[in-house]
Amino acid sequence: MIEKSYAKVNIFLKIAGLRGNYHELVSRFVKVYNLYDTIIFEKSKVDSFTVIGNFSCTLEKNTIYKAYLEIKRFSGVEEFFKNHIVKIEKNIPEFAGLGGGSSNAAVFLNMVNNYCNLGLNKDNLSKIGEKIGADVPFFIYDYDSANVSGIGEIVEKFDEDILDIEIFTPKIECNTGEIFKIFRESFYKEISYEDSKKLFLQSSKDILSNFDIKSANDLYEPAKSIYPSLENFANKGWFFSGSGSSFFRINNGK
Ligand SMILES: C[C@@](CO)(OP(=O)(O)O)[C@H](O)COP(=O)(O)OP(=O)(O)OC[C@H]1O[C@@H](n2ccc(N)nc2=O)[C@H](O)[C@@H]1O
Ligand SMILES: Nc1ncnc2c1ncn2[C@@H]1O[C@H](COP(=O)(O)OP(=O)(O)O)[C@@H](O)[C@H]1O
Repeated sequence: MIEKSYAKVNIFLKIAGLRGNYHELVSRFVKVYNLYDTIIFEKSKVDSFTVIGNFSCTLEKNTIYKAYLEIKRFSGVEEFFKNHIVKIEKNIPEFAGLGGGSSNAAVFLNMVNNYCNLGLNKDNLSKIGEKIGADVPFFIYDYDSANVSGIGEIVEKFDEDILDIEIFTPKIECNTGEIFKIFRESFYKEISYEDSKKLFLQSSKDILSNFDIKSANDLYEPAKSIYPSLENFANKGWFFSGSGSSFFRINNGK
């Protein structure tokens, strides 16, 4: 059974505070139906956990391997992956602000839960997922749109029409850690609780009709200060996803 591991965009991303070395954020995450990786568990006898796919990182750094290390304690999982390998077709660009690695980890956890009949619920799986990356819980719940807060671990379904999202990813690999660091040093600001509640009530289309690329995403200016060429792609009506480098726009009802 082939599973799709979708990309996400952040319709808006505002920083709400600090939690140790991390930033708390409030953000609308939206699933991108026209951009996904595919994941399949294929029968094959192997001596150790095996992932096959076109990645820029070693197995140890792979979010799927990190997810395996977190879930292998449950009964039957280790045995299962002595008789199956994980095959991924990567289509989501990396370092793109599209959550590719987080999406893969979440879909992997959901698949293992089903294939090995672990009986875990979404909250259990999300608790496991948040150890792997801030965006993993969003992909565990698998909503079309969600209001995300905390460090990504608070995920509330948001009901709105499915959006036709167009993405453009320039060949600039954005370093998320660097961007948060520059934000904290030179661009720090916090959205108020009242303002974040107002944003969470509005549809994604309404929000984007009142925001520009800078006001919609607190990480855009710090990202541009590190990667000035981003400005060449910031065309009217386009917005910036996560820590970048992807730009996106909504095409519904153009
Ligand atoms: C920015 C967001 C928004 O959706 O997504 P992407 O741009 O990656 O798609 C996420 O918060 C990306 O979260 P996550 O995927 O866990 O970030 P990582 O690349 O693992 O984090 C790299 C570094 O960024 C900083 N970081 C990350 C997340 C966060 N909420 N606050 C932070 O300060 C930390 O210093 C962390 O060590
Ligand atoms: N399964 C995976 N898919 C993509 N990138 C991965 C994966 N596992 C680890 N990574 C690493 O995570 C970083 C990019 O993560 P990704 O989620 O694709 O970026 P972003 O969250 O910025 O869209 C790169 O260092 C990449 O090597």
